[in-house]
Amino acid sequence: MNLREKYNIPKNAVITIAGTVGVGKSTMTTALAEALQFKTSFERVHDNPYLDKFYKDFERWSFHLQIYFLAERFKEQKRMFEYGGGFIQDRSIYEDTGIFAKMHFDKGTMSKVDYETYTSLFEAMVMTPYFPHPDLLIYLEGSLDDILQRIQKRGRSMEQETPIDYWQEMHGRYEDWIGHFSACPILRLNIKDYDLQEEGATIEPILEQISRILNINK
Ligand SMILES: Nc1ncnc2c1ncn2[C@@H]1O[C@H](COP(=O)(O)OP(=O)(O)O)[C@@H](O)[C@H]1O
Ligand SMILES: Nc1ncnc2c1ncn2[C@H]1C[C@H](O)[C@@H](COP(=O)(O)O)O1
Repeated sequence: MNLREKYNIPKNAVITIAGTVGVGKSTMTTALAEALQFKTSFERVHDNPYLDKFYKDFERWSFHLQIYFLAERFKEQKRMFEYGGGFIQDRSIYEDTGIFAKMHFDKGTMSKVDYETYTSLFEAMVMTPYFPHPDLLIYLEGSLDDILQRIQKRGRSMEQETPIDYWQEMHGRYEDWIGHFSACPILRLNIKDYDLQEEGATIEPILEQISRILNINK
């Protein structure tokens, strides 16, 4: 019996991983997909045509970048459901508007008209009865210090050159955002409570928690 069967996790489940930059979403995506023999849906960072420019000039590029992410994630959402599920997704579509676009609007690095255009498009595409929401959102959380260390360790220069205030603001906003999130069930995991990179680490306690939530919500 494989781990998916052992924990009675439906083979068509779609699980999305949320959390601030550097918290460990991609690492969790890879580990869960491997354990469950699921497919993955990763964010495109290296070939994103706006991301580098955005970090150099938020005001100039924030609208372009949000439209790009919305298009990419919407296509991914469609792909996952066309396949019939069985996916782990690295970052949810909900964070684009609830965290990033809102933060840039509030901070004055996205204009009101751009923000309104973006949110009306997002709502028309995503907040409709036709949009297939994931079965579970796993929310990864941790202390700002631990997350900053991980951003340093990963070493993307555009992120390292960004002032700490940016990460601090984002970190604070996530707590409020998850407190109001209701599009699908949530599993909260604190990075202090697991370590997927430790020698001999097991993901089974996490599978057990996923199973409990998915089977309650059947
Ligand atoms: N459990 C862990 N312990 C220590 N470092 C970790 C752990 N999980 C991830 N990391 C490291 O933290 C950095 C960011 O992880 P990543 O999965 O890329 O985050 P995200 O996708 O959320 O931005 C990477 O260098 C990764 O190797
Ligand atoms: N919607 C977004 N707006 C601005 N920046 C974003 C958005 N989504 C992702 N990003 C950035 C943040 C990171 O620099 C990279 C990848 O995110 P990660 O959390 O490391 O997977 O893209």
